[in-house]
Amino acid sequence: MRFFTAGESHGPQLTAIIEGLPAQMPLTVEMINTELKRRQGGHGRGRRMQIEKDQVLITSGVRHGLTLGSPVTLTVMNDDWKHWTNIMGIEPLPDDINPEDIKRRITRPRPGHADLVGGMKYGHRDLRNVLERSSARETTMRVAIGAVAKQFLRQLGIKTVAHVTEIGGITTDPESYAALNVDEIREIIEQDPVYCADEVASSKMVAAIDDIKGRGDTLGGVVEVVVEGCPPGIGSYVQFDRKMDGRLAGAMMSINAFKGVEFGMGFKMAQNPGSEVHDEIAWSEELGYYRKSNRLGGLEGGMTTGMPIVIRGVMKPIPTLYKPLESVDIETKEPFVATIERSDPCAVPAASVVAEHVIATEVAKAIMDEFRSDTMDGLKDEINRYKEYVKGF
Ligand SMILES: Cc1cc2nc3c(=O)[nH]c(=O)nc-3n(C[C@H](O)[C@H](O)[C@H](O)COP(=O)(O)O)c2cc1C
Ligand SMILES: C=C(O[C@@H]1CC(C(=O)O)=C[C@@H](OP(=O)(O)O)[C@H]1O)C(=O)O
Repeated sequence: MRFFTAGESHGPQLTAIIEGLPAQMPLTVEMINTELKRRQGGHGRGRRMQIEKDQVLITSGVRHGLTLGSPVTLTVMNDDWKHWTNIMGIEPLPDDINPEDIKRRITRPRPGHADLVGGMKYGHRDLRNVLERSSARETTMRVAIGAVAKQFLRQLGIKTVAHVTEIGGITTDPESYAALNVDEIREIIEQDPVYCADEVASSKMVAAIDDIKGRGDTLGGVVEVVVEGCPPGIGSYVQFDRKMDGRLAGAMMSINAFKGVEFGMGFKMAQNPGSEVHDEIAWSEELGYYRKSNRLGGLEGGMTTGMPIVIRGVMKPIPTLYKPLESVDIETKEPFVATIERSDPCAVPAASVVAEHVIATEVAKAIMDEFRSDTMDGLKDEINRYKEYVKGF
C-alpha cells in the first residue's frame, strides 16, 4: 500500500490517494467521518475547528461499500476556503495587483514553525506559501487514510487506540489503565475532554490548558498508541529499513510538532538492569508463545512479538503564540515579534487521534508487505494459516 496527501490549509480542498488496498474490503465514509470528528475535537483547539466540519468524499476505488482494488481517492473540503478565495486564488494575479499588497502576507517568521527555513528553501518571500502546506491541516488526510487502514486491520482482528498520557508536565498514573484493553480505553477516552484514560489527571490537564490559553502561551505533551492483535513477525531484522520499530518511529515523527518516540517502558530502560527490562517467554495451549510482561512494547529485533505494540510520542508546545517570541522581518531584517496567527493553545488531544491513525496506517502497510493482499478473503486465509503455524512452532 502507498499513499499521498495534497492540499493547502486554506485552499479549496484536501486530497489523498491510497493504492494497494485489497479488493472486497468493506469501506464506509461513516467510519472515516467519526475519526475526522474526533481529530477536530479535544480541549484546547482554536477557532478554526469551529469553522470546519470535516466530512470525507470517496470518489474512486469503492463500489457498493466494497473496495475494488483500484486507487481510493479521498477528499475533504475546506469550509474556510470561502474566506480565503482571493488570498489563496489559483489563477495568476492581475497585472494591477502587487504581490506585496496581498492581504495576510507573512514576513515575520514564527520561531518553531516551518516559516523561515521553508521560505529560504523554496524562495517564498510571502511565508504564507510555506505555512499553507506545513500546517497540521494536512493531518486531516492522515486520519482519513488511517481510518481506512483501521477498517482493514479490524477485518484481521487488530485493534488500535491512542490516549493522552501527559500535558504540560501533568502525567497520568499508568496503574489507572494498566489492566484495560484497547476497547476499554476507547470507551473512557471517548467521554473525556482531553482523550485521557486517567480521570484525575484529565481534569488537571483541562485546567492547565485553560490557564495557558489565558496567558497567551501553549502546551505540549505525550500520547500513547496501543495496537492489539498484531501477529508476531511483522517487520524484519534482515535489513535496516524493514525494522518495524524504525518504521513506526518514522510514522510517529512525521506528525507535525512530534519530537521524540519511545516503545514500552521507553527511556526508563536506561535506568534498569536487563533482568527488569526484557520480557520472559512462555507458551500455553490457548495463546501459543507469549511474554510474561510487555516492557519492550511488543517489538524484538525489528519484528512484532505478538504482544500489544505500545508506542509513545512527545509533542512540543504549539509554536504560534499570542504572546509572540522575537523574530526578524525578512523585508527589513529588523527585529520584530513573530506574526500572530489564529492558533490552537494545545493540540495534544487532537494529535493523539493523528498518532493512532499514522500508526494504524504503518501497521496495515507492513501487513500488506508481508502477505499477498489482492483480496481481503485471500489475505485473511493466509494470516490465519500463519497464526496457526507460529502458535505450534
Ligand atoms: C493536530 C495539530 C494541530 C496543530 N495546530 C497548530 C496551530 O494551531 N498553530 C501552530 O502554530 N502549530 C500547530 N501545530 C504544529 C505545527 O503544525 C508544527 O509545529 C509545524 O508544522 C512545524 O513543524 P515541526 O514542529 O514538526 O518542526 C499543530 C500540530 C498538530 C499535530
Ligand atoms: C486547520 C487545522 O489546524 C491548524 C494547524 C495549524 C498549524 O500551523 O499547524 C494552524 C491553525 O490553522 P489556522 O490558521 O487556519 O487556524 C490550526 O487551526 C486542523 O487541524 O485541521
